[in-house]
Amino acid sequence: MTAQDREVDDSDGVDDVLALFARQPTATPADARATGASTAGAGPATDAGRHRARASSWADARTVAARSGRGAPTAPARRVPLDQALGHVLAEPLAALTDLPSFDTSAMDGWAVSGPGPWKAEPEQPAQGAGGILAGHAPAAPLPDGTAVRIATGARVPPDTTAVIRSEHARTDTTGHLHAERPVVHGQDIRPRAQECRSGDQLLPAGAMVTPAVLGLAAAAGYDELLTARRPTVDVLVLGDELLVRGLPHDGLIRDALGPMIAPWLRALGADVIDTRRVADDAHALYRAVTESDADLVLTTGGTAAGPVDHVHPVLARAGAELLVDGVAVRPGHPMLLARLASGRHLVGLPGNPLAAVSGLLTLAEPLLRTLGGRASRPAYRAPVQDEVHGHPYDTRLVPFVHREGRLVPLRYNGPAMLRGIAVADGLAVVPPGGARPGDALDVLDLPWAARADATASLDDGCFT
Ligand SMILES: Nc1nc2c(c(=O)[nH]1)N[C@H]1C(S)=C(S)[C@@H](COP(=O)(O)OP(=O)(O)OC[C@H]3O[C@@H](n4cnc5c(N)ncnc54)[C@H](O)[C@@H]3O)O[C@H]1N2
Ligand code: MOO
Repeated sequence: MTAQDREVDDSDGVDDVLALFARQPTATPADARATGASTAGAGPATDAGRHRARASSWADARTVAARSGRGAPTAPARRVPLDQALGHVLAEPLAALTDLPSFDTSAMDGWAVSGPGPWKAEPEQPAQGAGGILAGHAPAAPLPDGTAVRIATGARVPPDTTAVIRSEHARTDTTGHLHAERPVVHGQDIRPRAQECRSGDQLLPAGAMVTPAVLGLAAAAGYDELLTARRPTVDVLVLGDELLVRGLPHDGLIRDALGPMIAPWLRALGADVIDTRRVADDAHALYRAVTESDADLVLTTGGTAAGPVDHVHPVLARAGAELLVDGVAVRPGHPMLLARLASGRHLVGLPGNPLAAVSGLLTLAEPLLRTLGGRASRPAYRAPVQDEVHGHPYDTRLVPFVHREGRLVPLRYNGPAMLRGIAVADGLAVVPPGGARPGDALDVLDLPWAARADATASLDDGCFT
């Protein structure tokens, strides 16, 4: 058993899905076609050749999608109370409204002392309460040299305090003097005013996403409300007469996997989903749904290819839409498209195959929504891949992976119609045409909810009290 096998045996459902490309049964030519993998001697067939002629490269498609959001009509930023700001994006930098801490603070329960010891332990003053100086109380009088007073964590240290001694490191004798049981360093266990920031310091740039930690930081820095960009709105239209919304597949009908998945995924990408609607395979119904929507983005699933009921292209033509991206050289998901509607709003057409739809979501919808919502891009990063990954001869591949010991481990079940890989993935690895060999560094698209396992941020300011 390899180290990798052991690691996944006790894991979270990833084990069956872990790549181990070497262990997969030899791909048949049909498998290779389905995954876009290279087959010996395969050249562009007529249809594929035509598609490729107008398809954008994967990188260009993302750039076009991000840029096309810039000129789009957007609602002005608005102030929202902290308790409603989670998941919104800052429309202005978060500048501290106060020093933090805003006064010299005791980091520990113990004694504030002034000068060298031993110290005369001050009797508790009525104004200080029974525990000495407590957090949240008014400023104490200066501490005379040679004296000590009880102090609580978070309390304001009196002027002229030179150190705080933790209760467990001090003892009082019968004469009422306090003795330190360890050497006392000047300033120890005092958090000086403005240690973390000064009033006016920029804590976060505009474009930062409001996370639970950002809410806490904003509150600590004095904010009651935040100026946030408006979240772009999306109408999701799920096409396909073969789709069931409950129960088991039967008689050629299958469950709609995209209806339940797309809206929450869009919310994680910073959008407000107005509605997810099923639309019959009927060009008129689709035309009405597209043209009557007043969402910033209409997102369709299915119907992007050239089948008899694939209505997206004809409907866009009839609606006078401009195709900004019409097919992308990426597997899965190559029939994805991006259009600007006559209203100036956008439409993203995701292919119906579920993993192809995820590919379209991250290739076109994510950069577009990022720009529409004023969200800063996350720094791109690359990581070495553990196993060999087959490449498509011409197209980029997006392959679900998990992070393991600093490497990207590609997952099985990465076919266009499969969600079993992506369901346990940390992200999608970007495999260039021609494929990747073990150790090659690949670009990574993280999933919004997956933590980056190999975070390299340094803890350089080391302040632990
Ligand atoms: N002649 C060609 N046919 C196809 C091509 C091509 O280049 N030439 N491309 C194939 C690829 S690749 C994809 S991807 C699909 C894209 O098809 P559409 O976007 O038109 O999607 P549909 O035909 O409606 O559906 C495809 C597939 O996905 C299933 N599906 C659709 N919606 C859902 C859903 N909500 N939940 C689960 N599964 C869904 C649908 O039943 C089909 O099996 O076109 C290929 N064909
Ligand atoms: O290969 Mo399609 O683009 O199934 O996704």
